[in-house]
Amino acid sequence: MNKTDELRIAQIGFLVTPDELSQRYPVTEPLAHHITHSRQRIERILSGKDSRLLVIVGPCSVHSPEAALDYARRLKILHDKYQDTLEVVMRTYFEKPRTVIGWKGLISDPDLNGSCRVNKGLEQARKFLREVNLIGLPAATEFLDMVVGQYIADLISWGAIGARTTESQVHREMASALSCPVGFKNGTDGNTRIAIDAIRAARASHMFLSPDKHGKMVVYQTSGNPYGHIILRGGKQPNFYPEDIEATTKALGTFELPQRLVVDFSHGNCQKQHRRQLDVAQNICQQIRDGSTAIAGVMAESFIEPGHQAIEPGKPLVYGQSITDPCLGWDDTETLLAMLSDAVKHRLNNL
Ligand SMILES: O=C[C@H](O)[C@H](O)COP(=O)(O)O
Ligand SMILES: C=C(OP(=O)(O)O)C(=O)O
Repeated sequence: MNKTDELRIAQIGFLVTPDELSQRYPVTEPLAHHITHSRQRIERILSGKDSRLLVIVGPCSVHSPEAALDYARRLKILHDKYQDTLEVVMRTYFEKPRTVIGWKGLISDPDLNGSCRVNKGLEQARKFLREVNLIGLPAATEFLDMVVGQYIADLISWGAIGARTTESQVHREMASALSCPVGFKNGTDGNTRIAIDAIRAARASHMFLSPDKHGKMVVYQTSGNPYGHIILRGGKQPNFYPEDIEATTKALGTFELPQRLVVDFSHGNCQKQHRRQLDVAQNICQQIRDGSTAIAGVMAESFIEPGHQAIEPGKPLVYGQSITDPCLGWDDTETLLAMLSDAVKHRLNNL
């Protein structure tokens, strides 16, 4: 018989189920306590009940769990040091949306060579996330694939929908189901309206189709996520200036949404020049000092070594340096968090 589907499938492989992986790497009672309380602290900041600043910081992507855990241990020291002013959450990004093509993250290609050993990638990501939470840090990630969340979402305290997918209906449906607060980036061209529409869509109840934890196809009805918020990441132009923040809060107000937002120092706001994140941070610190109550959180891309590197066959990678977007190095990260904490101290003293 003439086959009429799967004509362009080169290979099919079996995947471990989410349930099997979570039995291997369980969320124990102390971990569940840490994650639940981290999410609640983030929710309080987003709803303006806590005037500290949410700071989502870490590598653009995790490619070496060893180096990223080294980073996590350093970050935990700063997390504790600044806990009166900052809620520090580590970026633990395993899925990368590409403008065209490129390495798509640890889950799809853990060996960084196109071999795409997804079972290994899923296991490494879950194991790594467990370790980050055991260190005592809350974890943040971007949810890109519609199924991957089933393997890791119980270990995530803050989620993002990226600039390339904020307008997508299925991503909004997924966000409406997630148990953590979810930030929506503005579009890559700078369109903020799509993120506001996404917040509104994700607050509603939806039906969506997905495999369950045992790999069986089910239809979920969601109850809606009340903790959606916009992330200003810049576009053709940066959008972190006071006038951008004012325009965005006004638009949020039109829809009776909380007038609180997150500013991404990286991406379109630093035009992918990593040290410019510090300039953006300086501007945001001034806005906080000047009394802005709209800035609930910030995001920065940082790792151990500054900049980024290309994957070249046969050439060893520099330890602790990004293989996707350029990141601030560790010294600049320390400076950044000290700066943010100082500005927030000022805001707290003036309440
Ligand atoms: O944050 C990461 C990148 O900005 C995003 O994945 C797009 O990367 P690319 O333009 O290099 O594909
Ligand atoms: C891909 C990312 O950002 P954006 O969606 O804003 O490009 C990211 O934060 O890793």
